[in-house]
Amino acid sequence: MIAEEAILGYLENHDEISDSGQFATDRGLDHNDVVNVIKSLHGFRYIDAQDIKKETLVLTEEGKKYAEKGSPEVQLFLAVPQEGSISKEELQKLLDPAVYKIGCSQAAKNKWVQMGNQISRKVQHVEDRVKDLLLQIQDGQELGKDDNNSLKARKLTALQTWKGYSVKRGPEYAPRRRRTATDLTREHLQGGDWRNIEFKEYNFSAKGATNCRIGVAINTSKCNHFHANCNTLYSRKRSFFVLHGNFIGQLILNSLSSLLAHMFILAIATITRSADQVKERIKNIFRLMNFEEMPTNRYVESSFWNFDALFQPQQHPARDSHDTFFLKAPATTKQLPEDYVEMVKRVHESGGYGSRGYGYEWKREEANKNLLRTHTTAISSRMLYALAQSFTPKKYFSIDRVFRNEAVDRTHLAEFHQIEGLVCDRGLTLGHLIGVLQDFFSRLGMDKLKFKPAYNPYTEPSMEIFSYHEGLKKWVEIGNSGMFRPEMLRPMGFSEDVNVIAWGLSLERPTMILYGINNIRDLFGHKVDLGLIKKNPLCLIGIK
Ligand SMILES: N[C@@H](Cc1ccccc1)C(=O)O
Repeated sequence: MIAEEAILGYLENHDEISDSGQFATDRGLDHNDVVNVIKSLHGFRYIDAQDIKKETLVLTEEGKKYAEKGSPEVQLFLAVPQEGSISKEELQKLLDPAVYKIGCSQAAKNKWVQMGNQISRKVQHVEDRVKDLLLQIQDGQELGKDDNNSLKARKLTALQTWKGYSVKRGPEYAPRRRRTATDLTREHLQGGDWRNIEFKEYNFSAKGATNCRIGVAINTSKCNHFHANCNTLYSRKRSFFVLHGNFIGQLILNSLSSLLAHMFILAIATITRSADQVKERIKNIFRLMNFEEMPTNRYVESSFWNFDALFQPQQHPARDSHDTFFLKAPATTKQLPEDYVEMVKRVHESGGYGSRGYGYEWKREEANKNLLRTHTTAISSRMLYALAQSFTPKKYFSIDRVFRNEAVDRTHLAEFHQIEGLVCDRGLTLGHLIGVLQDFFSRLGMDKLKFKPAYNPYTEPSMEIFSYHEGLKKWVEIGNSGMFRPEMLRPMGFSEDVNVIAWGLSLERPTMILYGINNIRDLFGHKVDLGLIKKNPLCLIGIK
């Protein structure tokens, strides 16, 4: 709340927040909180936010050690007695091996010590300039070019990419968030404040449990006992009628005219059924192509299956909280297959199977973190691990919801559906992948496809898939694909001759292309365009 008030309040008198990081620091706010508020306000169009990226200089692990304990040359100098000398062996015992080695060469270069079998001081006093410089960097101060270069050459500093936003007032800007209501109550009507209240958008993604038909909700008004979403959908519908046609609203509210209520039930039921039908259509395409459906029954996944098993390094930007929703409770997973975890750790750290790995220290704590799965490839990694335990050729698919901490705009949502397909067999090639994709998309009515080389941590080669959008008159990226890397497959237990070709795409993008929709928010979330939905219920394809 504090961050939200600060941002909206500031924009009341200023045109722009040029740097969210500086804004947060000046007010003692946590930048992550500020970023989350920016994303949310941007989604509701209170503000317009533009990404900014900056390279900042930070200390490496080695740099941090010297900032605390002093540079190796000074540590070495101080270990040499003021008078007389010390033998190499003795000195070596006093210091950490790396400090000794670097200290010797730097102290000799600075002409501070006389090297030989015996080492002695050449000067009385030295200053730890390296430590001072490192502390200045930690303090956020700028250094001169020469100093920067020398610290960089010694690998004591490194550039880190920092992500933030610049922010301006958006089309729906207001100095405070408007009060929103889910239900239109008798009090609103009596007091007349229904005129000023903003009602929350319809939640078309709400779907009751199978024992809770919308009809039941409307006829009994008791659906909240079964499923809160149904109740919400019901009350939103009421609000809609009142706001969009006072007369009809009065009818429904006062007498609950059963005729109108039933017409509405029918309309909603048709829309929901059509959505399921279209999803079913895609499932059928997969089934006709002999693919089996993978179980998609979890939104919460561990970082391990979502990232580590896929050979995605632990420092990868997708794994930071600006991109991924991490869980607060339960924050970590309890169960991972220990032997396999060990193999994954090894391949990240030092490679194997012809790979050099990433050469960093892999941390179990990172892998244990729970998150909302960011792609359905997390499901594929679990399935493939199980398949590797007793291999037979398989074709799998899944269609379900995934989550990314994205700023919502015309082509991005924070929550969307992914379709994923994979084929696991001996001797597969990129040609097979292209063939399968062309077959799949042409069955969907999309023949205009283009492929572009891409990079994914888990596939090599990788290809982005583009399809032509007639409405936008341009090529739109609809998916991503590739051949899973040996670094992913071999630790699972697959033999060298087994390949996996795979692709993932959002359900919403092809839908936009097929139905000529220009703004993804017309489909889901933000402003649902009822006209569009009425005209073409099939466009609800992406909504459960
Ligand atoms: N997981 C990728 C899609 C993908 C799946 C399988 C192979 C390659 C890419 C994504 O989310 O964009």
